[in-house]
Amino acid sequence: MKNILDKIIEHKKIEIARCRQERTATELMQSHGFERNTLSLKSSLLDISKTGIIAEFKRRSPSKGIINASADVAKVTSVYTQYGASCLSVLTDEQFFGGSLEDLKIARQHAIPILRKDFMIDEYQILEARAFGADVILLIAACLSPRRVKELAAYAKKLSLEVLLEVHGEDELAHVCDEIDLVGVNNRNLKTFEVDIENSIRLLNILPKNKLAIAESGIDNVKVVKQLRTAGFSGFLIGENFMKNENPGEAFKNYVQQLKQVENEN
Ligand SMILES: O=C(O)c1ccccc1NCC(=O)[C@H](O)[C@H](O)COP(=O)(O)O
Repeated sequence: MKNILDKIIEHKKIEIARCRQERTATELMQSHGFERNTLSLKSSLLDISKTGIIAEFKRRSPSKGIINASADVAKVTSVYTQYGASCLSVLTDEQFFGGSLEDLKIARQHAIPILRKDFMIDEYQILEARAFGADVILLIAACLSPRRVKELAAYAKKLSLEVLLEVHGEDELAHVCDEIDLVGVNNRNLKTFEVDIENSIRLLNILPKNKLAIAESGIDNVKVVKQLRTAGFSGFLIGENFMKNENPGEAFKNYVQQLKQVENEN
């Protein structure tokens, strides 16, 4: 039986074919997005005046259904940026997450690194990411062979984009290659939706030491961020915990305040 990841990838292939008909690769390369200099997520995560949080904008998800249908991408990402996010993560998948490249373009008005959060399987999507204002792309090991990760990551680097490789288990560490900038450990099993923060802690010691480590998914309590940072993680990808509130920006602002408090405690 097909799992959700299989279904997403199956749909992605159809979507990419449709998008190619609507906008050619050459047209993407000639767009204004290609004229801007990209921002570095790695540098932003090393900037200690920021929180290390990669704050996500997503309206719905396969595991949770509708999270926040009416959230305004411009307003939410503005508050995320103002109150210390190290990066924005913008879901661009429409079918399963209710996002769009238009959301990415709107978020681009802020001077902060942006991750295009999607299911990247084709060079064409990397061109789209660059054209619509992303600085970083996500490659999910569970969707790609190690060879394909290397090819797509090399292509992204040629376009001055950084690459975050997402793994869930130790078997996927074989996908890490020189072209990858950061490794994210997803606490959510994308096939079963089970979330376990211990997954990040468990994998940390065997992650390559020359790549910044990001903990992803299921992070709510600020004490978990403190625990993960102390353990060695440099970034924390958090979506639902903010987006499930009527005012996600306000939720982010309060969270950052609480995080500062717990991180100042011994
Ligand atoms: O969230 C899902 O249901 C999901 C299902 C299938 C593939 C990916 C999925 N989520 C993407 C993510 O990994 C999260 O949006 C991201 O890590 C933030 O997680 P959270 O803080 O738990 O919203």
